[in-house]
Amino acid sequence: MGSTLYNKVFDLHTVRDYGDGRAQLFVGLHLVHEATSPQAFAMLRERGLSVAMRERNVATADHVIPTDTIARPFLDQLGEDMLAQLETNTQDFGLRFFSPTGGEYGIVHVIGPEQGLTQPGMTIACGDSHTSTHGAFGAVALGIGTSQVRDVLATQTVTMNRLKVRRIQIDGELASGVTAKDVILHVIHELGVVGGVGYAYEFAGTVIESMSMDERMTVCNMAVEGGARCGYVNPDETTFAYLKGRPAAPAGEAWDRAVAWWRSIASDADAAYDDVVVMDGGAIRPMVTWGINPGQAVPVDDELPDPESVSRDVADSYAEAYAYMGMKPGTKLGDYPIDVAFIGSCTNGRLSDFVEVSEALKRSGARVSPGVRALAVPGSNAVREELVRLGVDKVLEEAGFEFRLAGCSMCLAMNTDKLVGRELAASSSNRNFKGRQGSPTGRTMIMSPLAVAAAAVNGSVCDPATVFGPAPVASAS
Ligand SMILES: CC(C)[C@H](C(=O)O)[C@@H](O)C(=O)O
Ligand code: SF4
Repeated sequence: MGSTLYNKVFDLHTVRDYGDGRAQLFVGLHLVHEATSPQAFAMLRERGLSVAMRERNVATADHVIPTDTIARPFLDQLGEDMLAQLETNTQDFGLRFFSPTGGEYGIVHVIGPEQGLTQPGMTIACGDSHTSTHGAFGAVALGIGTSQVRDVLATQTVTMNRLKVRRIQIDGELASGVTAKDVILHVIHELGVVGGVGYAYEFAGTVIESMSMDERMTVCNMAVEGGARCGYVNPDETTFAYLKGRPAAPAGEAWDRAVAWWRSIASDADAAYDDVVVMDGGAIRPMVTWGINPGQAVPVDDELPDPESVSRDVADSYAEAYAYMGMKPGTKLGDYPIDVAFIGSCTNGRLSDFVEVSEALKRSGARVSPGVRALAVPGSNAVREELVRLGVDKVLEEAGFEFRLAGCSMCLAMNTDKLVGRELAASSSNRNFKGRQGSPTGRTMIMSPLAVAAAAVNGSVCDPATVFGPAPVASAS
């Protein structure tokens, strides 16, 4: 019986097996950001420790970066302090820092892949739950807490439980206009927000295999929203083509050796899984969340679910969600006008996300509805520069979007981009928790970037096809 990528990578990186399901794992790449690292560095200082393997640690600033100007000092004092600390810490401990002034900065889960730092077969850790994103390359990528950030800095290892592996096989072909975001919202809706607890999710099947790397990253990014600590896709030609020529990717003879090794760590055809779930990709429709966790989602034109039709526990969570969102069972999301449209985040702030939206806007000549504030926030400065080179910034601005500087922006609002009061947002991010976008009463609906753009134009949620027409065959996303 063969093995899975997860178990192969776990075994190959085990430095010590505690014999109780836990192992001390070598961490190939540690990504550091300003929000979860200050205390970890402070703990190193307290104990007089240095960073064990500096070259395997890379830092960036993303959560607190303003998206209107990065002139210092930032207006937001907390953000200014956090960035200043990261500057001092990376300098004192000798770590590479993709700084806002250096031009290579961006959301940690966007720049790792962009730089070619994220590679198949690696163990990757970061003090951030959406580290699962990097699994799109066939890495075992784990979100860790601040005390583990300290451990990795000091030892380049981290203690982890071995997870079970669930293969989520999505067969068939997506219908026109259905995106990677809809796929993962569908998976979470089907399996639940805690359904993946204790598991690594292996995403497979023809739908996943035919996705671009940007799309695979969208899927793996939200594995953690389904409860799985990590999600991954077995590396293939799409993975290799993406990595080739990236700054940190192997080159020359080392490239060929790397590709051979990357192929070898993919799950074997006869691998044993702890669980297998098969889904029909053709049945997936554009999905939008209506509630306060990412599993509370419906196909875009469906009526909101009836609490009477579900179990008592679920009905209670529905009641809480309906009260918070100010929505009613039996209505449709299109009945509720939106105030804000946000395209960005580590889920959907990549080049193809904005290109797809700009093509749809150009094709239709559609404009943002008056009264809707629409933000387009690239996931990294490199994405931003490429969008400017392609003229996408102009298309977005002419349609009524604010085209802003790179960062996490309104995904979590640890900066000046925030909802106000009870504003309702259509958002391409990954979390719709209460107060998530900066206002304690603000409301978030998660959807694909295309659906956000359609909602911005329409003034309320709708099937993107009604605004933009059917998606052209070549522009899959
Ligand atoms: C700030 C950080 C710890 C957090 C995370 O872990 O995901 C953030 O990125 C988020 O998206 O909520
Ligand atoms: S974009 Fe959002 S989800 Fe991603 S790291 Fe930033 S705050 Fe977290």
